[in-house]
Amino acid sequence: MDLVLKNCKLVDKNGEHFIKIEDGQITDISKNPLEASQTIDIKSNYVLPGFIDPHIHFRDPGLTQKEDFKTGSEAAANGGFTTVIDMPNTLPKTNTYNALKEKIKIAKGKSVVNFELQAGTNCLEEMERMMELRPISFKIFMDLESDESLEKIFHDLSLLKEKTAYNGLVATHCEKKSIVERETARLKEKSKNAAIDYTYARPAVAEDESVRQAIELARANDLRLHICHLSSRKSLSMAKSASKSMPISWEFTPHHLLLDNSSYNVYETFIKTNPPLREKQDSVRISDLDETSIIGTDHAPHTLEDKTKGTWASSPGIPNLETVVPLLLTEVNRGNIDLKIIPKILSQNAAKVYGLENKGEIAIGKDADLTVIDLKQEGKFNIEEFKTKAEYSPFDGWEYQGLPVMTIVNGKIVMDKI
Ligand SMILES: NC(=O)N[C@@H](CC(=O)O)C(=O)O
Ligand SMILES: [Zn+2]
Ligand SMILES: [Zn+2]
Repeated sequence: MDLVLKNCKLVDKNGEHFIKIEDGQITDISKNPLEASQTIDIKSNYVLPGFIDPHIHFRDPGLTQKEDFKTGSEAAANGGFTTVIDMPNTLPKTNTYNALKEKIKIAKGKSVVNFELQAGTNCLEEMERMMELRPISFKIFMDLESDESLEKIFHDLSLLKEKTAYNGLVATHCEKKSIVERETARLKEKSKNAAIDYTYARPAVAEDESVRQAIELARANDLRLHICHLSSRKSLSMAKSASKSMPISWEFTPHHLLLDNSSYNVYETFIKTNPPLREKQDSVRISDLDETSIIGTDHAPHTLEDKTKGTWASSPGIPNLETVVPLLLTEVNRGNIDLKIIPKILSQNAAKVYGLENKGEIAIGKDADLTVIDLKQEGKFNIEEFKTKAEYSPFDGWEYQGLPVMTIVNGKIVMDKI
C-alpha cells in the first residue's frame, strides 16, 4: 500500500511538500511531486508528527462502563493522537504477567491507534516475569503507598534493572499519602464540605514532598524518573533543578495549565481530579511551557454517576483526549505559545522519554504516524460529538481556534475532517 500526501505545510520547512508513505513508513519527503496509487490533498494545512499521549486511562478490562479500548482509542484518533500509553489501574491491576498479557490482547483487538502499556509494580519475581511482555515502564501511585513500601519498590526496580532488559524508567503519581490522609481527615470534620475542599485535602505541599521523595529515591537507585501530571510550581522548580544532575522528565495536563481551583465553583465534583486543581499562585500555567515540555492528558473518564457522589466519594478524573489539541492551538493563535513547540510537547519529547524510536518526527524511515491540524478552524466544544464514553468536560462549550483534521496511524487514515 502506498500513499502520497500533497500540499503539506511543515513546521520546520518553508513551502509545501509531498510526503510519501509505503507500508506504514515515511519513504520520501519532497517539494517536487511524488507518485503513489493514492494521493490525498492536505489543502495547505500543517502536517505534524503523530501526537503521543503518555498518560491515559482506557479502563479496559474491568471498568469498561467508563471507557474501553475501542471508545478510548477512537477518542484519541478524533483528538489527533496516534499513540497512547495506558495506565495500570484497571481491574484487575496490570501488575501481573497474566493481567498484562490479557490487556495486550484486549488492546490489540480493539485499538485504532498505537498503544503502549504501563505495568503496575509488584514483587520482584512478578516484575521480572512481566518484563518478557515489554511494558513501556513501571508506574507507581505514590499517593497509595507508605514510605516503607516506596523504599522497597524503588529498590526492587533497581534490582530489576540489573537482572533484565528494563531500562530503569519509572513513572510516578506524586502526592504524599500521609499528608493527604491527615488533611482529608481534618477537612472531613467540617459539618458541610464543598467541592473545593478537595483542593485543601490534597495540598500542593503533598505533591512537593512526594516529588522530593521521588527524586531522592530515583537518584539513590539509579532510575530515570518521569513525573506524571505535575501541577505545583514548587514541584516544577524542584524537578528543573534536579534535571541538572539526573535523568528526569515530567508532564503537564491541560486542566492544570488552563484552570485553577476557582473552577470548583462552576464544575463542582466534575472537576475533581488528582492532583487537584491548585490555587492560581501555586499552579503550573501555560507560560511554563517551553520546547522541552511534555503534555500528558491524564484522560481519566468516569460515569456521570461516579462523578456526582459528593466531595469525597466522587471519582477523580477528567477526560481530555478530544479537547487538548484545540485548546493548545487556541493558545498558539492567541500568541501565548509558539507553533514550533507543538510537535515537541505533543510528540517528540514523549517519544524520546519513552524510547519510541520510530516516532516523534517526520523523517524518511520513521513510522507514518501523522496529525494534520487546521490552525484557523474555529468552533465550540460539544461533548455530544466526542467518542469518549465520558459525558462531562470542564471545556464543554468553550470556543477554540485550531483543530486536528486528520489522524494517520501507520499510514492508515483513522480520522478525516479535511
Ligand atoms: N487523575 C485522576 O484523578 N484519576 C486517575 C488516576 C490518576 O491518574 O491518579 C484515574 O484513574 O481516574
Ligand atoms: Zn495519577
Ligand atoms: Zn492518571
